[in-house]
Amino acid sequence: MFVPTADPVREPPIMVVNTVLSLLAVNYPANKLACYVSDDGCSPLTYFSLKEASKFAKIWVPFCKKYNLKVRAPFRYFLNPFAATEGSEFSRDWEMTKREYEKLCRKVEDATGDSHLLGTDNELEAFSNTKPNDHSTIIKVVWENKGGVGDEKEVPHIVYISREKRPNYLHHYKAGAMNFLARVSGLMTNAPYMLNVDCDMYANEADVVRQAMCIFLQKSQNQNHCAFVQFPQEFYDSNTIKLTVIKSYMGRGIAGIQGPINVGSGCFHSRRVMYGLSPDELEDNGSLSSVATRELLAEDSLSSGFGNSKEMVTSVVEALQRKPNPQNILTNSIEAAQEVGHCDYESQTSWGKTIGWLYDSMSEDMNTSIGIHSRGWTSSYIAPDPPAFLGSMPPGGLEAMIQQRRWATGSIEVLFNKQSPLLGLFCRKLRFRQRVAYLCVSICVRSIPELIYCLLPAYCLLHNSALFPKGLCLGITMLLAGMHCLYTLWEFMCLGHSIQSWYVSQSFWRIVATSSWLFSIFDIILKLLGLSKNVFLVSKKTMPVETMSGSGIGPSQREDDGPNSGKTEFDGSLYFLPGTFIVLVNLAALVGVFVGLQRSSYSHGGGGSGLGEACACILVVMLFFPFLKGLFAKGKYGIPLSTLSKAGFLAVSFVVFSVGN
Ligand SMILES: O=c1ccn([C@@H]2O[C@H](COP(=O)(O)OP(=O)(O)O[C@H]3O[C@H](CO)[C@@H](O)[C@H](O)[C@H]3O)[C@@H](O)[C@H]2O)c(=O)[nH]1
Ligand SMILES: [Mn+2]
Repeated sequence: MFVPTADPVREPPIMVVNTVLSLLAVNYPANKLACYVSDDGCSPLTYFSLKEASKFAKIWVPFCKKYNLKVRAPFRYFLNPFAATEGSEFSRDWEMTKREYEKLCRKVEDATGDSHLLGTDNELEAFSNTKPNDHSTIIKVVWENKGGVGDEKEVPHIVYISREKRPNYLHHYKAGAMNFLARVSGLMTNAPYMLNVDCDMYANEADVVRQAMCIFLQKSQNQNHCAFVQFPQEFYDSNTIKLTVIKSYMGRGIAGIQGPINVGSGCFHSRRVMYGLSPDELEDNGSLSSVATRELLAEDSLSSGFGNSKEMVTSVVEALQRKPNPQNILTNSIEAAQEVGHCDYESQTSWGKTIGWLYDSMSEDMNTSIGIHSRGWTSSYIAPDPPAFLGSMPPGGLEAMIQQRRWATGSIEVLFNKQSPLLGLFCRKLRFRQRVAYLCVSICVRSIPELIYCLLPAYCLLHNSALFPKGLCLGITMLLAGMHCLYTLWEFMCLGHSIQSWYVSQSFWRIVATSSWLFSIFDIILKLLGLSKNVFLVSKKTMPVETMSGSGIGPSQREDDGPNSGKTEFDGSLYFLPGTFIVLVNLAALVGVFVGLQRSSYSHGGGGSGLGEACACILVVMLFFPFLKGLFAKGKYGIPLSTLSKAGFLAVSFVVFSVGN
């Protein structure tokens, strides 16, 4: 079980340990599980929190199993009201566990404020004089399960790792961390399946591992080889209806072709597949074919593929041959694990190219997914109710824009890298419809036409030219546009969402398309010109405030939390420039009509603009309504003067250009 984290400020350690605790407590023999936490932030606080959590785990895990709890992330569990008779055994256990959890929270909180409280342990020595981007590899076995048998009270292994980082070295962000996790876990426990969750995505279903194993074991009986089992990403905070709807239709549809796309979290991978195996290298019973044995297990190809560590190569051979793992003593592997964490361990190897999580895109999840499907594997989708994993999502505003920009940059990179679904025309193993599905998902390049469509009505109105065709063509256009609107609305309503949430979602996608997605195109151009490198900025994650008296509902899924809630926060960042510009231009065009700046004939007969163009302008303004509100609001909800003046300058230029043309 892999949990990557990268920044103790944007990803609070108490959240990371909640995810870890939820994984440690799943219904599965503890001696068959291990939890590895990769810390790209190299933070002593994260390590300290994990160590404290490992102590609490010895109370938490037995408590969860004894009472067969449904929710096994403590923060979430204690949001629910206490429901038992006073004085019962359960109530005593509950009180004690809650007290211990509160103690854990307090310790982490205190240590956050005061680094002296982290302790003067020798153990923390490894963190002295380190910087997040400049330090050597740190490997700590936080807790080793020596029980041997799958006792209910046992806690699985917990290992903290932080790979070496040096300035001037490419670290490949999450994908690099995942590959290091794969190597260290290969050396220490070498389990045939690996679960990957983002550090905020706690397990919300205690049987999740069993569910995934069912699929793997069932699929290995037939030719329909399953490379990974993906659970949908669901969120406990903010308004994610717009994503849920896409997932419900597109996600499930794609799952029916060659299998769901890997979304980076909530995914169980087969280790052998991540080590580059293809289905045609297997016999019917799942063992390596004789050709594959000869080719894959040749010593030269192993060390050029997996790197120079002998221990690593041995563990890879064992994994590929599906040899059962003897129970190792974890601490014996620390030295070998340090070696595979060196900055240059991967150079001249196939890590990130054909092995492990692939590097040539910011969206390592989709990229890796295409690599796997292109080899002919299928994948499986399970969407249990309640969801198997729940995480945090930026609520909107700047954070959402940054995340969308990263996703868009990543998906454009996928379009143009060497295993692009565009080139996939020649790869028969990536099925045609699956390829189309990948193309649909990476459709962010449509930001340019979207921007043009947002400006065209204003241009036509100012220039006094007609936007819409006439006669039959107009009818057909209106019919198609109307059908599309009604269809998307119907999709929302079928899932029980309101018309308002449909409108909020339409507005969100227009805003994102004309800012984040647009900027991602610039990112790619700058990268191609060698002028800048893309950076993975970790999304800020929040945990709901604990209300012990809570109603049990927890954080609400309010529909008005989106960009149209009137709560959009603005700052001077460039992300808000395109939206402000679009609103100003459209307002200027509308005002122009009313004050008679141009000789609008209000008829299509004259070939000039008219009511249709004015309505289109109003529609655009409505879609960018948060910006309209921002023009008049004050404080953080108002658009700052710097953005306003830049947008104003652009808008005036646009008006002059349109009128004068
Ligand atoms: O240098 C890095 C950067 C990120 N992460 C981890 O990667 C995960 C995902 O990062 P997050 O900021 O939460 O990104 P999201 O946009 O929310 O994540 C989605 O999109 C990413 C690709 O853009 C995928 O990697 C994720 O799995 C997917 O959930 C987190 O656990 C981070 O700690 C690292 O370990 N190292
Ligand atoms: Mn996330």
